[in-house]
Amino acid sequence: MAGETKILVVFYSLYGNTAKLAQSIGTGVTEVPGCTAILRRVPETMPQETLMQLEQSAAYQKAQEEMKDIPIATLEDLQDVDGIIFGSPSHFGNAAAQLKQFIDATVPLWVKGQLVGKVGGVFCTSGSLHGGNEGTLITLLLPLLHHGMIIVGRTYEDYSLANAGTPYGASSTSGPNHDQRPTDQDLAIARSLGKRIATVAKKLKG
Ligand SMILES: Cc1cc2nc3c(=O)[nH]c(=O)nc-3n(C[C@H](O)[C@H](O)[C@H](O)COP(=O)(O)O)c2cc1C
Repeated sequence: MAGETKILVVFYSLYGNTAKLAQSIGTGVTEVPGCTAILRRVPETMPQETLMQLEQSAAYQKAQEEMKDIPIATLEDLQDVDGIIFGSPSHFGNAAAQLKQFIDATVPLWVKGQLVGKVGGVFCTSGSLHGGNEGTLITLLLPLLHHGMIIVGRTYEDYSLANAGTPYGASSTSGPNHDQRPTDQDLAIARSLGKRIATVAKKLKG
């Protein structure tokens, strides 16, 4: 892992909103000299029947088309980086099962302490403002602590969090039809979270 500082941004997204935050986080990472962002999606685990219904939705189809070039994450991806930022839509007030399943499959890494000391952060999108965004972010931080990761959130230094985002991680709300994309302010906070995590990871790497 000598040389460049690598930050993995790994997420699940059905309608593309979480993917938009992921991309801004990645941009923030690359703003730190010597830091590289690696974007990955977690595998889809939805039952075929549900997936077939979703595939009728134009919004779903469009989002999947936009994300098709982002590779699917593997456990090896997690090992080879200095920081990991996990993102998910809020599904019933919690992280999507697809991301949780990916995280639950990290037991072999946990047993060997392979994520200990890596810098970690989280991001989330929800349909409504009070629909579970913060709860999802905080819940998503817990497995990172179990892995011994060093958690980094977003600070209030310029008070931009008064209007968007959270101290726990980047966030946005997508509205009842999942089509209200993250605002410029949401994206700016996501970018600064990526930059902050990359800065800390680079310093720790020494
Ligand atoms: C199965 C499911 C459960 C959801 N549960 C919630 C919820 O509890 N609270 C909420 O505000 N939005 C909820 N939503 C809406 C999504 O969180 C929201 O549209 C999100 O921004 C979608 O992100 P994506 O575009 O990355 O898929 C749910 C959506 C789905 C499909």
